[in-house]
Amino acid sequence: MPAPQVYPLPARTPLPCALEGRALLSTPTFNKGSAFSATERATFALEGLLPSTVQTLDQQVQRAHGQYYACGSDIAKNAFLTSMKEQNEVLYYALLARNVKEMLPVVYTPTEGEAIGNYSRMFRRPDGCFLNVLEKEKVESVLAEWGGEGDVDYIVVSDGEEILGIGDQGVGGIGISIAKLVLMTLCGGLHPNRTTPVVLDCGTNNPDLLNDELYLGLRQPRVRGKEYDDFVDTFVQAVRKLFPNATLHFEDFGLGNARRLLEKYRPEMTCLNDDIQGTAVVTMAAITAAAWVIKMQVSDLRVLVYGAGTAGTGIADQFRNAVTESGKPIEEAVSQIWLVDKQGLLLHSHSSTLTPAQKPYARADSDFASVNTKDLLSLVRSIKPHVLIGTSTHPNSFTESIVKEMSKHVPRPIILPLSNPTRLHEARPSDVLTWTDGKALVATGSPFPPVTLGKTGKTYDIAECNNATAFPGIGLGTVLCRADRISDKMLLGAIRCLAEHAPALKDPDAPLLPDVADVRGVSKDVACAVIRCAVEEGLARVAGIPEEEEGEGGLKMWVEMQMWEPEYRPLRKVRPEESSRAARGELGVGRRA
Ligand SMILES: NC(=O)c1ccc[n+]([C@@H]2O[C@H](COP(=O)([O-])OP(=O)(O)OC[C@H]3O[C@@H](n4cnc5c(N)ncnc54)[C@H](O)[C@@H]3O)[C@@H](O)[C@H]2O)c1
Ligand SMILES: O=C(O)C[C@H](O)C(=O)O
Ligand SMILES: [Mn+2]
Repeated sequence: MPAPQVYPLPARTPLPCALEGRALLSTPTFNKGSAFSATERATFALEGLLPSTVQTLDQQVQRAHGQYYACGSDIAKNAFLTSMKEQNEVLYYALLARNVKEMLPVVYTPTEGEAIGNYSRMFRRPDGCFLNVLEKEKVESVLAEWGGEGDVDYIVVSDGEEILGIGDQGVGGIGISIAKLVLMTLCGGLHPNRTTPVVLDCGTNNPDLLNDELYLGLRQPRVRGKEYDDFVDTFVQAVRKLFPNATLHFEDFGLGNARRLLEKYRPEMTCLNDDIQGTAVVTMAAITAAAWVIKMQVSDLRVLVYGAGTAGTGIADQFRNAVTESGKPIEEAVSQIWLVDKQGLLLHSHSSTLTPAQKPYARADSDFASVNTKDLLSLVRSIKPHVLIGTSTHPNSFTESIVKEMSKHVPRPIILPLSNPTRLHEARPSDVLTWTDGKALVATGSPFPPVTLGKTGKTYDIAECNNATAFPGIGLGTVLCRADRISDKMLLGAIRCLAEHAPALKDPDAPLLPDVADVRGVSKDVACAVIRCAVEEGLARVAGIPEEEEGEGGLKMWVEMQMWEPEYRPLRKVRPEESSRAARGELGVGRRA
């Protein structure tokens, strides 16, 4: 028997709708604006509320694109797109889908960082779910407003403490939850109304926000310790109770909480921390592709991670897992990884100040007695890494001398400055490529334009090494197979799949990762890889998942058929005998609609 589909109806079937008139025009899930047909205008009391011409979605996209261009700055474009999302969801996603490369940097990194920094100033209409640490008892009832069991597939939650590299943004953290979910729909094909963005407002330690009279969040220092843990646990348990099928995605939590929470909840539910695991998956895919280019085994590479926080230690762990998978013992895998943080190379003598995630990688002081372990250049000279990763938020720290030192020891240094937003990158790709005469294999956390080298005239496209390439596929896979949890094997499957999509496999000077414009297709394949692993490990709760990969009735088609597309569906008036619950079930949307 074929597997039941999580999204039971194909996208193009009529959409039941109980709204009419102006209420319908103000509901982004149903609103079609000038695209409402004559029949719909008559049926849904819209006559006289719209100009007479009925437009196509393409015409609307054309108009919206013109309005987008008229915005003077990226932040104005971001605000324009936010208001479009609040008006007409299909048009919003259709506009993005047709212009992914152009608009992703506006709705996501780096511009979304600026929008989050100005959240309380730019605020117009609330979007998302706001949970307040002082009102723990209301968590479940507030969340229940987002639907019943079966209505929510994916939740992104942030407590706003470490947004990108810009630190504590308090309640503005809702912006990163929303932005990640936009990608989940755009690239991962999840139904926008079956996702929920959440911010856990626990106060803020950002003095600018505390002193801003227009700040919209809780104006008090961050709640810590037991009270914080109880609040997070109340939220997580409410999610498990109300939405037992949902994948919970943690985003931009602070260094003291991110990994702790992941380790606490990972064994018992379907959750991931994107900064730890999403980042590690995409970075390992880039490293895997680079290893193919330089004709080395991943398991033989030496990796130096600069910035050993949430993302840096996540990458270190994933690299260690990849090396041990190849058969090497764990001690040997760990010995190929060097972590550097504010105090320099992490050493045994630092052990009282190291985080639990850093500790396993600390080095014997005696091995570095003759090296200035606080100086990255000296470390590169001594360690001779094949791979240099930046997750430090320390801009321009990969200097010309460091990069040139690295290329003395390895023919094609793999250099990954990943700190977002753009201004925090450890190096700019144009510099790295110039300093190495195009030899470096570079990928960056934020998008960069192609680089043409003056000497040779050769142009290099720059791979974007952002977890945006990883989490939509992982999320889609876990949602569709109703995975019990997210295992290491599933992450390794995602890495392999992503690496296989690297343009560098065909041309050694091409990017190490697929283009963001292709992420929707790539996410489908990543989802298939994740589902395969889940089935093998007995972690898929959906029975009868297709065994064949390709063709009619194959896994790829099963996944693709369930991916939401931004297309108008004809509206069908909800009949009085249909309960709103039944209508929602058929529609596959939460209570928000
Ligand atoms: N490209 C991606 O997909 C991606 C994913 C996650 C995080 N990031 C970026 O990585 C950066 C770090 O994020 P995080 O979540 O790990 O933050 P974090 O605060 O957990 O970690 C940052 C680490 O860098 C260290 N650090 C700060 N200044 C340093 C310096 N001068 N020298 C060495 N180490 C220094 C800090 O002590 C900390 O351990 C951010 O800019 C974030 O945007 C990128
Ligand atoms: O949000 C991003 O652009 C990637 C990553 O999650 C980050 O925190 O920088
Ligand atoms: Mn993040």
